[in-house]
Amino acid sequence: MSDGNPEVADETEEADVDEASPDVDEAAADEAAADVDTQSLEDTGGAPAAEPTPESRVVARTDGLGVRFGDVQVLSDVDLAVQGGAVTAVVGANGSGKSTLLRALAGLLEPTAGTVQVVADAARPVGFCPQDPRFRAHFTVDETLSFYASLLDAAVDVDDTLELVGLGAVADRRVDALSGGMIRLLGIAQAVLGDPELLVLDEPASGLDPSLRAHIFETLRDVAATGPAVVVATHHLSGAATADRVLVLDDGGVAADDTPEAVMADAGVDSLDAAFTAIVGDELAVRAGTEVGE
Ligand SMILES: Nc1ncnc2c1ncn2[C@@H]1O[C@H](COP(=O)(O)OP(=O)(O)OP(=O)(O)O)[C@@H](O)[C@H]1O
Repeated sequence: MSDGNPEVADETEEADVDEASPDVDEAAADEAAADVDTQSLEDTGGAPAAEPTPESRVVARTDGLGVRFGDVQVLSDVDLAVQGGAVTAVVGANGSGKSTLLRALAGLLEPTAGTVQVVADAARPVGFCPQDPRFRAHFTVDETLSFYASLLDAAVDVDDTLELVGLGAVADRRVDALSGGMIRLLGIAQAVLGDPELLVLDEPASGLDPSLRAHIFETLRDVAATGPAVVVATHHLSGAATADRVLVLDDGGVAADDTPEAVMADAGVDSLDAAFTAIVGDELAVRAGTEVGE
């Protein structure tokens, strides 16, 4: 639990303005909506399109996605098709570009190359939970979520959402009295509000105890089963192993993109931990991107 240190509370409030303020989240949804290509994402190249099943519905796609910060190339030529009704786990070493990819998918970051397309036929196209969610310190959990709900053009049951993430018992507690894990759960609750078509979560299980972590991955599977595409960056490979697909980022690109079973089989191992090491290596260093000329 937080120690109620006013400095912490102040920092939280200040950061709220810059980072996870409702404005930022709204911007994510708006930008993502603006990115929507009116073309079908099921482009078949002229052939008659088969009726998409929930499993085959592409909700987000990247084509030749590249992101460069100054002279550091972080992602290059990333081609992805993110399916509705499925959880896609994005894994990779520290600095491999997971957050960068997620922010580009959510419309929070303009790619320096390629395109991102997201379908937008839901009241809320994109829900995003940042790696370090922050909220106004003096709001209660219920007030925080109700505030986000009031920004949505959709009927939302705040109590149901709090129960979904396991925060029902602390609905009346102030944000500055929440533990780190509870704040993360509040971030997840904020992201799932309004049933977004694309749900993007950056390390939602980080800092949670094993049972809550398992609950979060289970909840994400339940949410995906109702239709949306769920994309989750994580370092918890046991959680990633429960996803429908695992995307391994390495060297600025996609090193593997398949079912967990296929990723393990291709690597000739029987755990996702071992597959990760086989694909990414066990170098004890962060990935710093590739230096390129300006
Ligand atoms: N705004 C920025 N300006 C410059 N470099 C950036 C910026 N954002 C990210 N980077 C760099 O991009 C690379 C990828 O960062 P990113 O946060 O996407 O990695 P990650 O895989 O999410 O890492 P982690 O697992 O440690 O959270 C890193 O080398 C990081 O330093």
